Amino acid sequence: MRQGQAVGSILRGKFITFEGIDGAGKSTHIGFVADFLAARGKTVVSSREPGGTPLGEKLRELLLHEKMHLETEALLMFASRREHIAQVIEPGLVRGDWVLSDRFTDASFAYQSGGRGMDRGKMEALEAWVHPQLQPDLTLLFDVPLEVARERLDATRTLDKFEREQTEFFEKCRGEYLRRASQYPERFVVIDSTRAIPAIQSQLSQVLEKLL
Ligand SMILES: Nc1ncnc2c1ncn2[C@@H]1O[C@H](COP(=O)(O)OP(=O)(O)O)[C@@H](O)[C@H]1O
Ligand SMILES: Cc1cn([C@H]2C[C@H](O)[C@@H](COP(=O)(O)OP(=O)(O)O)O2)c(=O)[nH]c1=O
Repeated sequence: MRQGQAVGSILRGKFITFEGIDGAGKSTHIGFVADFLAARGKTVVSSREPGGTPLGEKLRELLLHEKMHLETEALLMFASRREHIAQVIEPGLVRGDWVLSDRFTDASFAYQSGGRGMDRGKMEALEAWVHPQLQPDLTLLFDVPLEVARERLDATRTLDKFEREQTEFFEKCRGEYLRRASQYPERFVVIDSTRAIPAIQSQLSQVLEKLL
């Protein structure tokens, strides 16, 4: 698996993904990371999945609001991802930009395999097919107990299809995220997201300094 270079041409930038169950704090910290990197002279591209391209955003609408077969859901997540890699991630990395993505393939493992129970072998086959060499240089996993995430979500927004799932679903998502983190310790940093925002930002600064 690539970390750093390859994929046909030289990828000079860095790819950082933000993961965690809904309400864990990803969106809160993406802006901070983007500003931190921009202040150090990096060109930053911030994006998200599902979505990140015009086609991907249309798929996102369907994914967040329509009921569908589990494997259809997984395939559409990867269709959105394929387009995102082609249109945004690889061109950005080739230019030397730092590409930040609010979720990537670890979310499919967490939600479709962990949460919904799709066969992990099929998920691994999709990952190997859609991005055989590309992997994030850094994955920030914002980790919180379910109750904390739920409390934060309830306070702020109208819930989509995934966010309306029950506690047991999110327990399984969180478990699968933590399993992926122990499988790929070289790229994952698990952030204790129960702490106050300034404490988390201080840890993020230290982690990012090492990547510069
Ligand atoms: N460390 C934190 N302490 C307290 N509240 C937080 C913290 N991180 C995020 N929040 C709040 O929790 C809510 C959900 O955070 P958000 O970043 O949108 O989560 P996510 O993008 O992971 O779903 C927001 O209202 C945000 O302001
Ligand atoms: C990328 C991805 C997201 N998802 C889900 C997780 C989220 O509940 C939802 C949308 O993600 P997200 O952008 O984090 O939602 P929000 O903008 O409300 O914070 O899509 C999957 O189930 N599989 C995937 O592969």
